[in-house]
Amino acid sequence: CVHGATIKRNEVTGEIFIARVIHGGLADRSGLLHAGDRIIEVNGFPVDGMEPEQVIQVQARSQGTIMFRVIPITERPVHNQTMLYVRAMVDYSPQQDPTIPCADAGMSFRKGDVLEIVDQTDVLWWQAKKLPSSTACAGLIPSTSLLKRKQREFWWSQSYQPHACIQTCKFIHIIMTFLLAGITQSSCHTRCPSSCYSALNGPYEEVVRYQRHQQDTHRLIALSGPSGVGVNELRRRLIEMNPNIFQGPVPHTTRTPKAYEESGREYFFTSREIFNHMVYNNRFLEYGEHKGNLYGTSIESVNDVLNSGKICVIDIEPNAIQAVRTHELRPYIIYVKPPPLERLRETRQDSYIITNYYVNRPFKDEDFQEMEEAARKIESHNWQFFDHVIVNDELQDSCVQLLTAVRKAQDEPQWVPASWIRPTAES
Ligand SMILES: Nc1ncnc2c1ncn2[C@@H]1O[C@H](COP(=O)(O)OP(=O)(O)OP(=O)(O)O)[C@@H](O)[C@H]1O
Repeated sequence: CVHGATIKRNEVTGEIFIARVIHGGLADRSGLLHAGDRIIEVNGFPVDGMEPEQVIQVQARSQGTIMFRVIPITERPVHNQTMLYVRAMVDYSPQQDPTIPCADAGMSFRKGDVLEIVDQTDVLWWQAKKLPSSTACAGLIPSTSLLKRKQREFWWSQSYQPHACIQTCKFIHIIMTFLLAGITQSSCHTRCPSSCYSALNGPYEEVVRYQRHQQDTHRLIALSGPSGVGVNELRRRLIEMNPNIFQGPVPHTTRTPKAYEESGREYFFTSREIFNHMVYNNRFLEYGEHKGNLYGTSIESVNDVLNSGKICVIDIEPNAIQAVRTHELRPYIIYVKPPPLERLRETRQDSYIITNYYVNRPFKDEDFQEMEEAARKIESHNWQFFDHVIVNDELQDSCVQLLTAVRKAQDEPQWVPASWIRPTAES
């Protein structure tokens, strides 16, 4: 890297060229160096035949002004780049990438970061800025095709079988909790092995800034988190705070109604046949079986709430997050994260865990440890899909944070997948 540019040597002729000029760097701001320019001399030293490292040493030794003698490239590439924003679906560290042309010019990012791609001229190495960006200077990141190649190499070096994984993902069974009716689910999750989706999807997801218009339906609010963290408690409190604004969708069930129950109020009571037909047609966000009866939340019941002008609030199993992130639903996903162990112990002293066996009992230390472990797994698979994170420490604080986040989701611009706004053939 030479003052905001990288150089390369033509192995046949030994000539030294500018490989790329880093956006916003010194070379770029000078406007004098361009990718493809041939460097003849640095501060009077002829550089032909030198290794790029030697050229760097020459310029590093010089103090004050650095003089480059160059032969400019005759045909400068035309920059007709359109703005491109992406959300990183993977982590990347240039320091751990031996293939990067210049680690110092590289930019690290974490899954979920929004990146502005400022240069895609090179097929392998793009230039990008992390948003919100404070520096004028861009950094090198691997292009989609390069990162996909790296992912594939990593994928094949793993011990598990990718084909088995893909199969599992297709037939994922998604279950919801039915706390509305005081029922907890029987467990029949088919879990997706680690990194399953990240290898199937691209490493970058194109995003655009989206602002809901006043007359549009509200954005669906989806809460997710490890079991027992307080997803239902928060959802219930939010709805309770203002039932004229917030509402949960009415679930479907195949069980027989109780005397006081009315179809369309507590549940939509349906036959197994209809229920299965809806499953077959992908009309459920989540469904599952409990004590021989089927329960599910339909996309229609979510739309019913949204079309009535209210804000629909659902809770979803972490496994269902990908299934819910569609152009049709456009959810704003809030992750409810457990606080550190000692805070869990303190805040949950008087709380009861709702178990699968109808017995509500005080939390034990194992429950907290399980919760933390589950949170780690959820975060490693889904962090990139979360629009907002609430650490559920003090319940009252969390409720206020939730209310603020929900307002922001409705009234302020957010980054959303570009495919939600201009649908493509696949979405
Ligand atoms: N911040 C908090 N402080 C103290 N207790 C809490 C807090 N948040 C939730 N709880 C309590 O923890 C218990 C579990 O919460 P909740 O039922 O909402 O969990 P959940 O995340 O929906 O889990 P599951 O998906 O297993 O039902 C409840 O008794 C709830 O009142």
